[in-house]
Amino acid sequence: MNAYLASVLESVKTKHGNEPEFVQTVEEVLSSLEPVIEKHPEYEKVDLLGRMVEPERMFTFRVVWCDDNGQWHTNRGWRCQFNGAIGPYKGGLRFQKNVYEGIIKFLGFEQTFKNSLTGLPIGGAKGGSDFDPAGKSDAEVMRFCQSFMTALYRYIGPDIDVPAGDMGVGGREIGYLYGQYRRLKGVWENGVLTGKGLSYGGSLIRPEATGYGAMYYLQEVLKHENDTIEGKRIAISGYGNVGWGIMKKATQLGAKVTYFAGPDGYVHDPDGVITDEKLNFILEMRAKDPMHCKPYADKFGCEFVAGEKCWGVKDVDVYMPAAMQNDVKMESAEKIAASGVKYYIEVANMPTTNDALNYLRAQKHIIVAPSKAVNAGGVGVSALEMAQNSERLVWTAEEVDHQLHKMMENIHKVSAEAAAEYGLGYDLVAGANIAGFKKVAEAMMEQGCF
Ligand SMILES: NC(=O)C1=CN([C@@H]2O[C@H](COP(=O)(O)OP(=O)(O)OC[C@H]3O[C@@H](n4cnc5c(N)ncnc54)[C@H](OP(=O)(O)O)[C@@H]3O)[C@@H](O)[C@H]2O)C=CC1
Ligand SMILES: O=C(O)CCC(=O)C(=O)O
Repeated sequence: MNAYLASVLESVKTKHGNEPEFVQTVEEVLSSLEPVIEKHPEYEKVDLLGRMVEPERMFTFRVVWCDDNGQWHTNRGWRCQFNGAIGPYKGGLRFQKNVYEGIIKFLGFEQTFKNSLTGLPIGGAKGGSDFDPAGKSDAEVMRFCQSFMTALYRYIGPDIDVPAGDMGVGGREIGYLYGQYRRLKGVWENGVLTGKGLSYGGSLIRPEATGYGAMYYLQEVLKHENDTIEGKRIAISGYGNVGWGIMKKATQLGAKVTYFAGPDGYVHDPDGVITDEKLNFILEMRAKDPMHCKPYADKFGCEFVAGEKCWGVKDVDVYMPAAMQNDVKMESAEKIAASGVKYYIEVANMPTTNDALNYLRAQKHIIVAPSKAVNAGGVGVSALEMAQNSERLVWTAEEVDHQLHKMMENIHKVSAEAAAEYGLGYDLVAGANIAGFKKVAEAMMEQGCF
């Protein structure tokens, strides 16, 4: 690593020693940028990288809410407006017990490059809370969301910062958050949030977009390898919003998800999760009994392996981790490599530890695709939702899906081209980092130093 990159990384490690996920993502991105920094010595003079690893703004707030028994609780909320050089801050909200500043910061940093890859004018942000939605009633979730938005509404807006969903935040939460925003502001500004319900400005295909986009990206990789999607068997982790989209699109394209893993173990369904009955059962199962996927195996008579992940199973063609960060560590990466599978397509944000990712990238028989490119269809369609809200029109599902498809083709293309430009072959990880970085870097350079 060149001296400037090394000094930026060292400084991040010193300042953020207690935020390992943030250090991890910075290290992963910077490790791809050496040839770009060598080509642009002017970046060091204005400390472009030092500025890029520092959020423009990040704030913490108190969120107080009352449970159904009249007991009051105090949670913490965060919003990290990481980089607004190419558009209004944009990124999801995560409600999960283990959320803390380091998680929000890592996600905001990733979001900056991902949003740039979409080709649309959106800056990077992320937010969330350590509130645990599991087991909460609707009324409790509503009161929590209202309190969260009361603390946040002054600092967001359709041209300022546009939150959306992420883990633990879906259509229900976005509805409660928007209701409170409207109540407090007294204006119809539905472009302030995306992932909304269709009755008040949501976009068709947004719920499916991340999973559909991931499958479109996979198709591009397969095309590059003169391979096809038909008949491919896929192993995923996570069967939430993103996993659901993957399962649906895989079926439409003639592939099938035959393994899926959850917090309690993994399910093997050799027939694939291909029917509406199975997909609907998963939705019901999550709503009733989060953290468990065993009920699926009981209902459909398939194998369930408790306490294990499906990384390393041999009878699949593609692995797609789609649950959470650092799901695939070195031990799993070794099993994946030994399984002989060719395609490792990251979908969740940073699902692979850096050592495991580098190990997989070094395997000649494996193609690794990075999450910030693969999952960018979600935020991409969020940006299309913003466009529809601005023009007060509703696009058809076909139109949105068509644009999503084109976007994913382009993300794959610019990533592959960026890697080739710097003599890195078909390195989609480095290519996505470089392509995402270039646009943000150019915008920051042209806007002066601050
Ligand atoms: N939603 C979106 O549009 C986008 C999401 N992403 C990323 O994709 C990933 C998944 O997000 P999303 O589907 O929205 O989230 P959801 O909350 O809808 O689903 C998360 C899934 O992961 C499972 N899970 C939770 N903890 C574990 C664990 N310890 N081991 C295995 N599985 C676990 C959950 O199981 P259970 O239901 O049983 O709790 C659930 O099936 C995240 O990394 C997110 O940041 C990225 C881009 C956009
Ligand atoms: O749709 C959005 O704005 C954000 C999606 C998201 O959180 C992500 O891409 O990780």
